[in-house]
Amino acid sequence: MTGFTQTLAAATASLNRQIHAMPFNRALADGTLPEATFRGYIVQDAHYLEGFARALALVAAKASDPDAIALLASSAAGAISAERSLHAHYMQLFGVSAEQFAATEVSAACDHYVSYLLRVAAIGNFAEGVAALLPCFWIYRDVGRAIAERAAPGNPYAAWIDTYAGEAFDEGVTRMLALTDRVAAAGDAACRARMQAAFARCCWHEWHFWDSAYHERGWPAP
Ligand SMILES: Cc1ncc(C[n+]2csc(CCO)c2C)c(N)n1
Repeated sequence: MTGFTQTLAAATASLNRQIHAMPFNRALADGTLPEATFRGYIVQDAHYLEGFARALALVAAKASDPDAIALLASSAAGAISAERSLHAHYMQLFGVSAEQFAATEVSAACDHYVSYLLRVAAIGNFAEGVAALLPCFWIYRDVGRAIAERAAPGNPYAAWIDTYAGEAFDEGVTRMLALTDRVAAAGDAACRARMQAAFARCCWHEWHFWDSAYHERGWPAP
């Protein structure tokens, strides 16, 4: 079997193209994304990271081999440490205090994504959990790289771009792709179908998260 991740990529190619063309990502690349929009995104992303790290830890606990446990659990620690420093950088730059952060309600899009991840991680099987976690890694690397190619020097979002286009990040993504292929090859067709559905759902959540941030949607009230 050719790598299952190729099948996943083919099945989500159209959504992926749309993600790359999103106004949020275009404006991030040319540095014109309004500061307030990026600030709102970063605050939501800090909420997201916490949930994502919990989902990684839950899926890690279900892994049957020590390599997978180590990869997922170390990514949970990495999600908190590496990205927290990125958030701290921007929150300081934009003057968001810890109190303001704590007082900002999670957006509907963020809550929806995190809730889905935690649901799959808690009650799905290990393979499905791995597939649900993958878009977060994979899409950010590819979007980060594409933006890095277009971004001009002095882009205010350079720290964000450099994080995701960088080599350290790429290593983690490559390991997640290999784990997904390994798990898919060990499963049956029904297992792969569940993996594909969870993967596609989380690709949609990545799109939705950016769409919500671009339109500065929080928690809609009647
Ligand atoms: C909505 C959203 N999706 C993906 C990422 C990227 N990301 C967050 S945690 C993690 C795992 C290892 O650090 C990765 C790749 C993000 N920041 N925000």
